[in-house]
Amino acid sequence: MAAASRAVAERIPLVDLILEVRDARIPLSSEYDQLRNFPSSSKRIIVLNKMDLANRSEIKCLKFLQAQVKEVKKIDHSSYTATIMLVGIPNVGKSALANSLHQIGRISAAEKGKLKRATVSPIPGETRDISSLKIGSHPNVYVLDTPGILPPDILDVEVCSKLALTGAIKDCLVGEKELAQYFLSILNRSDEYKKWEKLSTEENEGSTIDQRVGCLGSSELDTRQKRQYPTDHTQDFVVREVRRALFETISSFPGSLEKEKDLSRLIETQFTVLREAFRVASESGEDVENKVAAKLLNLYRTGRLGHYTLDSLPRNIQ
Ligand SMILES: Nc1nc2c(ncn2[C@@H]2O[C@H](COP(=O)(O)OP(=O)(O)OP(=O)(O)O)[C@@H](O)[C@H]2O)c(=O)[nH]1
Repeated sequence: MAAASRAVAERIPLVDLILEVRDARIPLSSEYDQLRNFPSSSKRIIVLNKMDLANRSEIKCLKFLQAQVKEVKKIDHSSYTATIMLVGIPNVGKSALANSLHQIGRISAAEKGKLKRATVSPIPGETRDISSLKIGSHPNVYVLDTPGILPPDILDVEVCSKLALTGAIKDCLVGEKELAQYFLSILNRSDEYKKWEKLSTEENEGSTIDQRVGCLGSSELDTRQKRQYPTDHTQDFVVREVRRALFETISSFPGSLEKEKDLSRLIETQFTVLREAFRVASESGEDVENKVAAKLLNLYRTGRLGHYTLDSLPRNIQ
C-alpha cells in the first residue's frame, strides 16, 4: 500500500481529473485520506458508488465526465488526450466503475476492438497496479484505475467495523461474529425490519420460532438440512425465515434498544433463532455462532436485509 500510495501521489499533479470513489453506505468513513488536505478545486469529483447504478446512470456519468474534461481543458476539439484518475479506499468499486466507463465509452465512440478489463473482486486489495482504460475518443479520454489505499492506522473501532462491514478491510481484522453483532445493532435500531411485518402474520407451519428452536434435535435438524436445503441462504425462503425471525425478535422485545445491555441481550436471542432460520446444525457453540455470523453477513452484503447508511450524515445531505 505504501508503494501504491506513492505512485498515486506522483500522478495527482499529472492528471486532468481525480474521481474519488466512495462507498455510498459510508460516505464519510470511506474518505480517501490522501486527498483530505487536497485544495478544493474543480479537479476533484467525489463519486458515491454501490448505489446499484443502472446503465442509464452510468451513461449519464460518462457524459458528465466528458463535459468536465472539456471544462478542465477549456478547449473543445479532438487533438488532446485527457486523463482521469480513480482513487479510493479498497473495494469501493473503482475497477468496476472503470470497466463500465470503458465499455460504454468504447461503444459510444463506435470503436471496435477488444475491451480491456480491470480486475473486479469482492476481496479488498485485489488491484495491485495502476492501469489505464480508454473511455472516450475525440477527445481521447483515459481513466486510470488505482489500488485501494487506506491510512496506515485506523484507531476508531467504529470506523473499523464500518470498513469491514462494507468490505474495505477483511472480516478477520474485526472478527465475523463481532461484525454480525455490529450489523444486528444497526438493524435493530433502524426501521428496515418493519417492512417484514407481513411475513410474521403469514402461515408459519403452526409453530413459533421459539417452539421450533426448542424442539428440533440436532440429528433432525441435520437430516432436514441435508434433505431440503442444500444451499440454504441463497434460497428465497431462507431469506424470508431470517427476516421473519428478526422481525419477531425485535417487535416482541420488551427492553430498551437504547440501552447497551438490553441490545446485547436481544442480539444474543437473535443468534439463537437465526441458527434455526439458517438451518445451522448443532455443533460446539462457537462454530454455530461463527456460521450464523457468516451467513448473516452474506445476506446483508447482497442487499437482502435492507439498505443502511452507516455514517450519521448531517440532516441537509440525508
Ligand atoms: N452492489 C454493488 N456492488 C458493486 C458496485 N460496484 C462494485 N461492486 C462490487 O464491489 C466489489 C469490489 O469492486 P472492485 O471494482 O474490485 O473494487 P476496487 O475499489 O477496485 O477494489 P480494490 O482492488 O480493493 O481497490 C466487487 O465484488 C464488485 O462486484 C455497485 O455499484 N453495486
